[in-house]
Amino acid sequence: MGTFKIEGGHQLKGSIQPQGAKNEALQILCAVLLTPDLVTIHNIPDIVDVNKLIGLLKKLGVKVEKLAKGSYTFKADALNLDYLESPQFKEDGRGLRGSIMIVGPLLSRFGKGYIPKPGGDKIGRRRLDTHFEGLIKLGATFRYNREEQFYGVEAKKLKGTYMLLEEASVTGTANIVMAAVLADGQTTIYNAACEPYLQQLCKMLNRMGAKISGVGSNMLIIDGVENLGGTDHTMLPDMIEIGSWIGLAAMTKSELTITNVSWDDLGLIPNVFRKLGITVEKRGDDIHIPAHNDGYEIQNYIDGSILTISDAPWPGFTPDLLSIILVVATQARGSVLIHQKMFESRLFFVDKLIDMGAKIILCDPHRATVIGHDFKSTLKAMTMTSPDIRAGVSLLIAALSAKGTSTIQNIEQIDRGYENIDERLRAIGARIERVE
Ligand SMILES: CC(=O)N[C@H]1[C@@H](OP(=O)(O)OP(=O)(O)OC[C@H]2O[C@@H](n3ccc(=O)[nH]c3=O)[C@H](O)[C@@H]2O)O[C@H](CO)[C@@H](O)[C@@H]1O
Ligand SMILES: C=C(OP(=O)(O)O)C(=O)O
Repeated sequence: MGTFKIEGGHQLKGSIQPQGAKNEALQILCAVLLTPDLVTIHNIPDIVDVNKLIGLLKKLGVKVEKLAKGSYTFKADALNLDYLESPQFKEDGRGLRGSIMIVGPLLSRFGKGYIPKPGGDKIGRRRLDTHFEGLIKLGATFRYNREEQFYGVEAKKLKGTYMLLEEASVTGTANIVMAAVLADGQTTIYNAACEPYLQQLCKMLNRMGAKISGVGSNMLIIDGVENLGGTDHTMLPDMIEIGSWIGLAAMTKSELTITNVSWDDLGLIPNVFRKLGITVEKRGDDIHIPAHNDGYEIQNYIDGSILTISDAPWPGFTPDLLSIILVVATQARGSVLIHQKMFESRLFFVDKLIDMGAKIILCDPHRATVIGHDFKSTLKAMTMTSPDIRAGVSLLIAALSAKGTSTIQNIEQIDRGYENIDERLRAIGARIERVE
């Protein structure tokens, strides 16, 4: 189990370039299965989940070549579909959440898609019903082996149809889109998720020859085509990393510039941090956070009532940043209610922040009230374990703001989604060591 040792209480300074987006990468990599032609992808983050997926694609027979750091070519012209029925696949597929998105492309191009219950963060129930209900609507037959938790769909040829998704599932929409692009006729997906990741996927598929309209909205209309060709694609910067660095800057009173953030794709993220009283300056395509030496003050609503920050499907505020918002609020001036609507086990990490001296009331599994210290009391250094990727980074931010030396165990969770985080943080002055 890897561990970070962190000496907190120091201001950081400098600029940091966000990595390519993890959750976009997982969709885009699965899309290479849709064509026998060459697909070139740039700005792929070097993180555990992405590398696991690339490893899985290789075992499926995809030819992968590294061109440079973050740039690879993929060619899925001779796949080894027997791998899908091997014990090894059952192990590999479980290793991450993103593997679920190989099902749609395999089903539409080869007539069958299998997957063991995928992994990812243990942050509450994470059902796959939306994925499979959509694929069944397109004409697939569905099997589920409860004992092995193994899912399978098969179809000779998918047929376009109208569907209204029960929920705007991100990976579910990606899976259904990748199935529908090669189906016969027209598919309409209403209540589709529309995150920038999905917009990027749809734009890439259109460059490959797909006919998708409504990109960026919650109604996608897809006219099926016979086949798709190769393309070049560049990943957006990771908006969750960008939000993490905004929080880090505020909480450590540091002046930081986050470079090339693709402002137009950040949605509500800058404004939600502003509601906590943090100055988020737009400088060209960079974000500049000045040192908050006098702290930051949470804004109330117009009527004076306490601010609530909650998650919602895009263009609402992403659930993946609520843990960061929560930790940053522990040093704000004022109080805020954090409402994590989507996941039921994502707030339990607050017990560690409470042990560090933060004033938080966990009202129920979905809601926590934070009463900020306004830096009048610093958090205490601690030994803690990272329960999931975003809680892990939140604890890391707390440790960097705390006085003394903290230890964070189980940092594999953080490495799952943040590239070389210790080295990049050291470059802006953080005192962090990987000790195992
Ligand atoms: C690999 C990947 O891309 N993972 C992301 C993806 O996961 P993933 O695609 O697995 O998440 P989903 O969008 O399917 O759903 C997330 C959770 O929100 C609930 N839900 C969803 C939509 C809705 O309208 N109402 C609702 O309650 C679902 O029941 C589920 O519990 O999207 C999540 C939601 O942004 C992010 O946290 C994950 O980081
Ligand atoms: C929940 C997350 O990831 P995953 O869906 O891969 O578990 C995340 O990126 O915050």
